[in-house]
Parts: sequence; structure tokens; C-alpha cells
Amino acid sequence: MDNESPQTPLLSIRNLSKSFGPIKAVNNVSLDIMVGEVVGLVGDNAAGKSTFLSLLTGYHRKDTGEFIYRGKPVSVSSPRESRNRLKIEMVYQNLSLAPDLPVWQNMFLGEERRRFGVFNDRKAMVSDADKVLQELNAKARATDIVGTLSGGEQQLVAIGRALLFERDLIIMDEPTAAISVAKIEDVLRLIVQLKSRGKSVILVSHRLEDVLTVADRIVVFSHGTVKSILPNRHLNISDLIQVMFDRKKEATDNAEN
Ligand SMILES: Nc1ncnc2c1ncn2[C@@H]1O[C@H](COP(=O)(O)OP(=O)(O)OP(=O)(O)O)[C@@H](O)[C@H]1O
Repeated sequence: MDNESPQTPLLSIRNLSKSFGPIKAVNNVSLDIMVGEVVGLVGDNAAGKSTFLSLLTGYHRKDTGEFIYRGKPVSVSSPRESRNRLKIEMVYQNLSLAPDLPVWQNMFLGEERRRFGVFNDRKAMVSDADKVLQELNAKARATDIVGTLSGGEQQLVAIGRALLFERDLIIMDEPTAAISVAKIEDVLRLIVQLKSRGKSVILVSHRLEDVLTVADRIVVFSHGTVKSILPNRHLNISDLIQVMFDRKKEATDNAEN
């Protein structure tokens, strides 16, 4: 598939756990994310997907476990450390953009550029934001107000941050949940484009057909654990549903016995 030999883990997650009181939301999860890999994350409600992501992005602190980034153990105890040390950019379903601000300000929000000792070097930021927008084939310009853009263009702004700050791993949480069918293809194409630039992507989605379209591997979460890691070869939706829900079926079977 590529010339890199053997596959290099970008991020290794080892024995990650997080409880909320008696609930083991994430229970001893280990997973390698490879360079340039798209990993689909699926699972029933309350399987632990959001909690797992919140540990990666530094919004919650792990109880136990280890992050190894490009071979080196790294500690992450805040969103800033996740961005700077694990090079993670999280794109939320609601995109977390400020609609009244221009694109460039949204892209640099909280990470304004200082150049030659000058705070908020507006000219440089507008120009850098425009470059990224062009790379993503966006119609929007850096000075456009975000609230006036279509949902698809807003998504490009959110993802533009990842390119601007050279993040390695982009986490997309339900990116196709709230957009039109026509735009879904754009988002999936964008994920493939990110992969072709060597970025790794974690795609969390309840739309299994989207995950099957772009993921290299699909990680099935259940009850806070990794239930299965499936290479996405010859997989179809019914295979995936079976893996996702058979424990539930067993539980029902057991309950009936
Ligand atoms: N802040 C919290 N306080 C207490 N319990 C929590 C908290 N966050 C999550 N949980 C619990 O942890 C478990 C895993 O929840 P999580 O939201 O991570 O699952 P999920 O797979 O993202 O589900 P969904 O697909 O419904 O969003 C659930 O039982 C949930 O109730």
C-alpha cells in the first residue's frame, strides 16, 4: 500500500482505564494507531467511545495507562498537552467554531501567532489560513465570517486547524451525522485526502457505511473494552453489526436461560 516498512505506530495506547465511580467507562484499552491510518471507532451507546477520546484529548485524566507517541512515553493531562505532545486535533460534531468571527480567527483561536515578538500577527495568520483553505479546495476565504459558510465549508475550517498546526492525528466525532447526504461524500473524500498526506484519522460514527468506506481498521468498543479490531477487508455492514451486537445477543440468551 505504501513504501513505509514496517508499519510505524504513530500512537500506542497501553492499558488505558478510566472509571466514573463504579462505572468502568474505559477498561484496560490498548490500541496502536499507525501513521497514515484511518481507524473507525464504533460501538453501542455507552460503550466508552467518548470517554476514550476524552482521555486522548486531555479532557479527562486517565486512572491508569500509557501513551507512547512515536516510540516515546508521553504524559497528557490537559487539552493543550494533547495538542502539543500527541499532535491531536479533535473535530467535534458541532465543530466548536465561533460563527461571528472570520475563518482565520477561528483557525487560530487560542493559538494566535506571534512573529518577531508581535502578538497576533494578523497579516501572517490571514495568509496562512488562506493557504490551508486552498490546499483543501475550499471556496471560503480567510476573511469570510464563519456563520455565513455552508456546513461543509465550516467543516473544512475545523479541519484546516489540523493542517495549520501540523497535527498528526485528527479525531472526527460523528462528522457526517448532521449534514446532507450530498455533503457526506465530501467529508469522506476529505478523510481520504488527509490520509494521503500521511495524517492519521480516528473516525467515530454511528453511520457504519461511512466507516466501512474509509477505515483501514475498525475498532469495536463494548462495555469500555476493545471487543474486536477488524481489518476492513471484505467487511460488510451485517458482519460489523454482528460483531458489535453479538455480546448483547449472548447476554439476552443467557438471561433467557
Ligand atoms: N462524566 C461522567 N460521569 C459519570 N459517568 C460517565 C461520565 N461520562 C461517561 N460516563 C459513563 O461512562 C460510560 C461510557 O460512556 P461514553 O459516553 O464514553 O460512551 P459512548 O460509547 O461514547 O456512548 P454514545 O455512543 O452513547 O455517546 C457510560 O456508562 C456513561 O454513562
